[in-house]
Order: sequence, then C-alpha cells, then structure tokens
Amino acid sequence: MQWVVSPAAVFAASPIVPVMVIKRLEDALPMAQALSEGGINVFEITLRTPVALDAIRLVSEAMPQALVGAGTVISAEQYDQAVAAGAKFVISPGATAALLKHAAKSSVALIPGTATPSEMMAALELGYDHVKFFPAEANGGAAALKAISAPLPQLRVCPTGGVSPKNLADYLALSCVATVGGSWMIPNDAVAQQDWQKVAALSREAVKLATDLRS
Ligand SMILES: O=C[C@H](O)COP(=O)(O)O
Ligand SMILES: CC(=O)C(=O)O
Repeated sequence: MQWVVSPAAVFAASPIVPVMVIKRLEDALPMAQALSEGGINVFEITLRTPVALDAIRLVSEAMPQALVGAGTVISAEQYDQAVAAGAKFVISPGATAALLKHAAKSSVALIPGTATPSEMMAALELGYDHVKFFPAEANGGAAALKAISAPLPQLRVCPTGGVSPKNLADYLALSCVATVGGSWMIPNDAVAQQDWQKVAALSREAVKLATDLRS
C-alpha cells in the first residue's frame, strides 16, 4: 500500500476514535475543538449527513495538526469525494471487494469494517491488517472478538458500535485492540444544545479512562 498516513498511525494516535455525525456545518469546528480540548485529535466524520464533506474540508483546514478522516464510506465514489475533501483516512462499516481494491490504489488508507473471520481473512488477503469490528456489541462484544481474533493474531482491530465506558475495559484488555470507535463522548442532547463544554469533559474522561486501563 502507498498510503501517506498508515492505519497503524491512526490507531496509535488516539485510544478512542470519535464517530461524528454532523447535522449543522456550524457544529463541525466547535465539536472537533471540544474533542481536541479533551485530548482526542483523531476524527471520524461520517458521511451520513449532507454537510459531511464540507465538514471534513473545514476541520482539515482549520486543524491541520489533527488527523481528520471520513466514516461511513461505502462506495469508491464517496472514497474519492472524502479524499478530495481532505480526509487523511477512510473508515467503512463494511468491506466490499470493490472498496478494498479501490482503496489499495489510493494514497489514503482504508480501515474496513468486518464482523466475521471470513471477512477478516478476505481483508487480510488483500493486504488489510487493520480493520474495524462492527457493530461490536451487537456481534457479541469483547467475548466474540476475543474468540474471532485468536486464530488471526496479525490483525489489529478497532471495535466500534456500542462501545462505552461500561465495556471499554473488556475491549482494551484484548491484544488485538489498538483503539476503539465510539460516540458516547458526543451525546445527541449536548450537540443539539451546542454544549461543547460537555463534549470536552466527556472526551477528557474517556481519554483518562482508556489511558488508566492501559497502564
Ligand atoms: O454506527 C454507529 C457508530 O459506529 C458509533 O456507534 P455508537 O454510537 O454505538 O458508539
Ligand atoms: C460505523 C462506522 O464507523 C461507519 O459508519 O463507518
């Protein structure tokens, strides 16, 4: 792969990758700044809203020191749009052969979503050794990931979907888990009220918890 920023660098940059859904473009920068104030400088801005690409562009330009990525990328066309907007990495909920092959030719890394040994093996066959386990809790949580990853020790995994302070310890205890994805530090009510202090405080608590659990 000829990726400028490796998935390993993304995983190493933060113990938590915040999954961001931005409905109002005006929220993009304050949300990213609040996460950063709390110690999180990797952002997954999901292409789930019409303003997502503009948000990626805005945050990338305003916060060049941060690693701004795109999430919920499910097609090659969206991949190219995210890259054009400035995404430094791309995350997908799934792992189609078309997307994996497209991203292998790109300069921007893809972290594909996988949920089964077969999907992880298919990703490995195409050179992907950093994947997401999605949706983590609905697929059996840390116990399932522990069992699935045992025969695939070369994989580094970011569990996402239902990860919270309650189960963070179980995931971080697994040797395959380098970082987790989650949205608990960006609750919908705080975003609706533009309560960025709350987002910053929850981010700070999340980073402290992850750091304490790892030490
Ligand atoms: O689709 C949901 C995202 O992966 C984040 O999941 P979460 O809200 O359970 O953390
Ligand atoms: C679930 C997730 O992380 C994504 O939509 O890419």
